[in-house]
Parts: sequence; C-alpha cells; structure tokens
Amino acid sequence: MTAKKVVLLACGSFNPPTNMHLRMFEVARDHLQKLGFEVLLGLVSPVHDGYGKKDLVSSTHRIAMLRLALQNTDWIKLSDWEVCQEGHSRTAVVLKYHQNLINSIINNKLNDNINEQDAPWFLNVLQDSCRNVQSIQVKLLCGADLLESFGTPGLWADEDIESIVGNHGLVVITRENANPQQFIYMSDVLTKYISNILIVNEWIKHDLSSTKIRRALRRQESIKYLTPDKVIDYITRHELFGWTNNKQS
Ligand SMILES: Nc1ncnc2c1ncn2[C@@H]1O[C@H](COP(=O)(O)OP(=O)(O)OP(=O)(O)O)[C@@H](O)[C@H]1O
Ligand SMILES: NC(=O)c1ccc[n+]([C@@H]2O[C@H](COP(=O)(O)O)[C@@H](O)[C@H]2O)c1
Ligand SMILES: [Zn+2]
Repeated sequence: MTAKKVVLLACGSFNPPTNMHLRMFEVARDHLQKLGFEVLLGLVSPVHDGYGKKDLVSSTHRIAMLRLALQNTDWIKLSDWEVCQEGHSRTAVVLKYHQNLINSIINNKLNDNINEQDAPWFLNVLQDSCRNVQSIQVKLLCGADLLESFGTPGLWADEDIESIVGNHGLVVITRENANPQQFIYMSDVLTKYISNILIVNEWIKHDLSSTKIRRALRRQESIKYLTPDKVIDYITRHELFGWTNNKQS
C-alpha cells in the first residue's frame, strides 16, 4: 500500500519563532510516519500584520527571524503568501490556497488556477515531490491551544471549522493546560470529523511560548536555548520586544 502524502501547514504569529514551533513539526512527522503517512513538506505561514495582535512586530522582522530559524532544516519551509495579502486571511482560506496550489501542480494545471509568479518558492520545493503523486493533503498543524480557540465565541466561523477539519484535517500537538480529547468530545462538529483529527502527545514537555520569550526580553533576561542563536542575534541587533543594547546599570 502506498503511503498517504501529507503537507503540514502551521499558522500563527511566530512573534518570535521558538524551538517549540520547530519541535512541533518533528514530533508530528514522527507520529504521522508511524501511522503510515508520508510527510512531504512542512510549511510555516506567519500571520499578516493586520491580525493586530498586541506586541506583534512587523512581518518583515517575523519573516527574517523565521528564515534564520529554518536554516537548519531541509523539510520545513516558509510560506510568505499570507503576509503578502492585503489583510488578514482566515486560516481556512490559507489552507485552501495551499491545497489548490498543490493540486494544480499535481494536475499540471498551474497556469489555469494560479499565477506562477505567486509562488516561485513553493514551486521549486514542491514540483519534484509532486511528480507521479496522485494526491497530497494539506493538514493544519497546531498546538492544542489553537484547537481550543475554536470555542472562543465569534473567533472562528462554523463553516471555517467544518472546512478545516472536513476538507483538510488537523494534527494537534498536546500543550500544557489543554485537553484536546475533552474539547473534541464537547464539540459536535469535531466529533463528526474525529477521523480527520490526529492528536500527538508531546512527551518531552517544554512549556515554552513566544509570550515567555517576549517577557524575558522585556526584562533583559537571557533567552538562550529557547530559540536558535541566529534568531537571538537578530532580536538583539534590532532591539525587538523591549530588548535594549544600552542597558543602564
Ligand atoms: N509549547 C508548545 N506546544 C505545542 N504547540 C505549540 C507550542 N508553542 C506554540 N505552539 C503552537 O504553534 C503555533 C503557532 O503559535 P504562536 O505563534 O501563537 O506561538 P506561541 O508560542 O503560542 O505564541 P504566543 O505566546 O505569542 O501566543 C500554534 O498552533 C501553537 O499552538
Ligand atoms: N477565523 C480564523 O480563521 C482565525 C481566528 C483566530 C485565529 N486564527 C489564526 O490562528 C493563528 C493564531 O495565532 P496566535 O495564537 O498567535 O494568535 C493565526 O495564524 C491566526 O490567523 C484564525
Ligand atoms: Zn499562541
């Protein structure tokens, strides 16, 4: 039997990227491979500046930090499509865009649907992997807190949740203080599509978040070993997140 081919797409602020963002991909790929999937590619899609979250630094900085963070991986790539749009894109739309693009490559119909100039980075990466492949599914990779945000009133449209779990599928990494199994049990739509939701236990727990890194930087505390050294160099060089190079003693 041939393995089902999957692309894992992670949406988020990445403000800044952390080692856990990278770990999330590795843990998910190991698990999916054991279940018989073949993970062709990981994609990181940082949110548009228009998302307007508190303390969000510009996408220019977030993209630059992600590029540095991804230097030591050969299978996780950056997608800058979302940040290049006019405003914030709903996650269902981001997934659909990437799924359509991949389908177009597989079916050799790229020019019918998508302008090649829209996605030069992606074509280089994917065109080889897509050769002789019948189908590839783009799944949303997320932490359990993002899954639980589906329950925040007014944050996600019902049809978007249905499209995400029904058409694409979710790979959820467990996170401190979250209980994804119970959350799924409490939701009719998630229970309906339960076969499309894979929960991956992160046994090597590290309760790391961008919020904690930003807090440390604001307090002029070390963030070494929480994010790659090159990301730390970038943050300190640009004095992001309240870090200052001219400390008063
Ligand atoms: N420690 C972690 N364990 C599991 N998933 C994580 C972890 N950190 C981040 N993620 C996941 O990574 C994705 C991107 O998240 P995001 O950019 O919000 O990072 P974050 O560390 O949660 O940042 P913030 O503290 O600013 O919310 C989300 O799906 C989130 O759930
Ligand atoms: N309705 C939606 O599609 C919707 C709602 C809230 C968050 N999101 C996405 O989830 C991610 C959340 O990131 P944060 O946890 O950093 O806020 C972002 O990529 C954002 O675009 C999507
Ligand atoms: Zn978060």
